[in-house]
Parts: sequence; structure tokens; C-alpha cells
Amino acid sequence: MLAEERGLKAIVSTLLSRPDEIMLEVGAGGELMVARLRAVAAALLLLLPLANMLGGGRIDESLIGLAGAVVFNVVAQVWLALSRRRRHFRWLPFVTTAADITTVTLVLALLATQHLPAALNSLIVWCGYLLAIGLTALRSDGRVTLLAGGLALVQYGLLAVIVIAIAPSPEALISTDYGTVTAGSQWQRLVLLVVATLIAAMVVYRTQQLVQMSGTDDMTGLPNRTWLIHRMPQLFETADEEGCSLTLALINLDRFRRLNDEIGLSGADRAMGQFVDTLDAMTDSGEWLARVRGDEFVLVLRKPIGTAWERVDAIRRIIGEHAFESDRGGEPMHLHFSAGLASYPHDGRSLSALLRRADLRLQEAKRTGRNRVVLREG
Ligand SMILES: Nc1nc2c(ncn2[C@@H]2O[C@H](COP(=O)(O)OP(=O)(O)OP(=O)(O)O)[C@@H](O)[C@H]2O)c(=O)[nH]1
Repeated sequence: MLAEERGLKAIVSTLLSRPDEIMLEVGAGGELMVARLRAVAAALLLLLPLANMLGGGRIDESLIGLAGAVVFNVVAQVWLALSRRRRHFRWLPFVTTAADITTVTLVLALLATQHLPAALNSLIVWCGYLLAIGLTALRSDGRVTLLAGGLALVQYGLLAVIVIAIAPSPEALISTDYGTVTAGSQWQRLVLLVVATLIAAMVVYRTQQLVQMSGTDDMTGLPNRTWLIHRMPQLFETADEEGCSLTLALINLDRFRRLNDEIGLSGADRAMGQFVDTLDAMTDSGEWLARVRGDEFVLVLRKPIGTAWERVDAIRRIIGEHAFESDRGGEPMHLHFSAGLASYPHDGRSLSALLRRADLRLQEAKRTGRNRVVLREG
């Protein structure tokens, strides 16, 4: 029970927090997908009033539908253009979602001006709420989904209260086309909105968990190579915008194979865990640490290569002086690493180019005695 409560708390706090940069990137891709879908749906929506007219529907109702569909098409094209510049408009999913929900409410309110029961019993327009809430699952941001659900509940709830309050008589809420508006059916609709929001929120939560799992090294808990591959393009873009340099340090433990032979696999695992904790605790904001394979790590620093060398060399000295426990009660021991540096954009404009360059310098550090940091070939 306690575990379930903790689980629920964790889910709610994850859904309410700002996603990390990787999730925001995933969400921005989802926003573009939604914008494309919305543009297609908007185009198809133009057919509905036509079908209504051909099917013998009321002309005034069809004209309202047509006007709504045209406005929706224009807005859909604007959102599509903005979502192509995905990283610049982090507020876009909130605004587009609020606009989608509000559009549904406005269309229902317009229907009410013509025929009160149409506002509360029209199924097709009301389903727009469900679509808008469902589409937030593609934005991968719990705050957007909860905003959509909350807005739909408040707006539709208010609309229902107003329509029922302004009806001149109970007969005004009875329609041969739309059926009778009852309080029960309106409550059912509100409950359905809550259920749709919960389902979309669960999809967002699972997506966030899966993305996090795929970007995390299970042994150390550090970000892994996949994370680095997705994070670096954003760091490059920010560095370009801000006109600053980035340095990538490829860090490799020295003689780790020998340590494995001497103290065994589990002792070496434990030593590596402590090494990672120590290194991780030393990283500041503007520095990102990832495990790329075995005993190899990448530290990205928002610094030019010279300053980055001083920083990584200082870390090397501190780590070298740190006494690591090999096993419970065992002799303390020292771990050393070698590192090769490469700077963006000078040494390369992609992660693979920087890793290649940093690896050449790492090999030089190994050749020339280990326990050193190399920033250029000798
Ligand atoms: N215990 C343990 N060993 C690992 C882990 N990952 C990699 N290794 C071992 O680390 C060793 C890395 O070897 P190398 O990098 O080739 O060489 P090295 O002994 O570290 O020597 P240099 O890198 O040349 O200084 C290998 O024996 C791997 O099996 C791990 O997670 N745990």
C-alpha cells in the first residue's frame, strides 16, 4: 500500500515537473507531428459542413460549421509553421493545446446560439475534446495533458451550467435531432473527460520512463551513449547561439583490467561505482557526464579547451588522491584516469568527429605514461 502511495506520488510529481531537455526534444517532435495531423484534420473538417448540407442538415448550422472549419485551417497552418522551429517555442504545446480545447468550446457555444440542445448533445464536436486530450500524449509533457483535461472540464462544465440556466423552459432542452439534455448525460461527459485525461497522462508517464531507461546506464545510473547522441545536438545549437565553446573530455580508467585481475570483478565494480559517484559529485552546472562504454566516460564542459584542460586536470589530481575502498574492510586503493580533449567547433562539428579526435589524444595520454590529460597531439 505504502509502495503504491509512493508510486502514485512519484507519478504525479513526474507529470507536474518540467521534463528534462531530452524529453522536451521528444515532445517538440511530438508537437510537430500533432501540428501535421491538425493540418490534415483541419482540411478534412471542411468536408463535414458540406456532408451535413447534402444530408439535409440545417443550412445555418452548416454555415457555422464551415466558418469554424476555415478559421481552424488558418490557425492549423500557423501552428504548423511555428512547430517547425521546434526548439525556439517551448510554450507552443501549452498554447496549441489550450487553443484546441477552446476552439471546441467556442464551436459548441456557437451551436448554442442557434439551438440550445445542439451545444450539449452534439457528439461530433464534443469528441474534439477527446481528440485534443489524446493528442497531448504525443507532446510527452504531463503538464500539457493536465492542462488540456483541466481546461476541457472547466470550459465544458461552465458551458453546460450556462446553457441549462438560460434555457427558457425544460422543453427548450428537448430536440428531435439531438435528443433531450439531461443532467445525467452531462455528468457522464465530464467523467469521460477525466478518464481520457488519465489515460493520456499514463501514456505520457510511460513514454517518459521508457525514454529515461533507454538513456541511462543501468550499472552506474549515469546517462549513456544514447543520451549523449540525443543531447549533443542541442548543446551544439546552444553553443552556436551563445557564441561559446564546448569541450568534450574522453576519460578512460588506467589499468582497469589489472584491477579486475587483482581484486576480482565485484571489487572492481564497487571501485568503479565509487569513482563514478566521486566524479559525478564534482561536476558543476554546465558540465555533463556520461558513461559511453566499459571504463570510458565523457565529460562535456561549456568551456574553451584551455580552461577545460585545467578543470579536467584538477579533477584528475583530486581523483588520484582519493582513497577508494576495494571491498568491505579491504586495503584502500587509488584509481587514475587518462583523458583526451576535443573542442567544438574547432576540432569537429559532430559528436562522432569530436569523439574521434578526443580518442586520438586519449591514446597519446596512454602512450606517454597514463594519468594525464592531453589537449593536442604532440
Ligand atoms: N569490473 C568491471 N570491469 C569492467 C567494466 N567495464 C569494463 N571493464 C573492464 O575494464 C577493462 C578495460 O580494459 P582496457 O581499457 O582495454 O585497458 P586497461 O586495463 O584499462 O588499460 P589502459 O586503458 O590501457 O590503461 C577490461 O578488462 C574490461 O573487462 C565494468 O563495468 N566492471
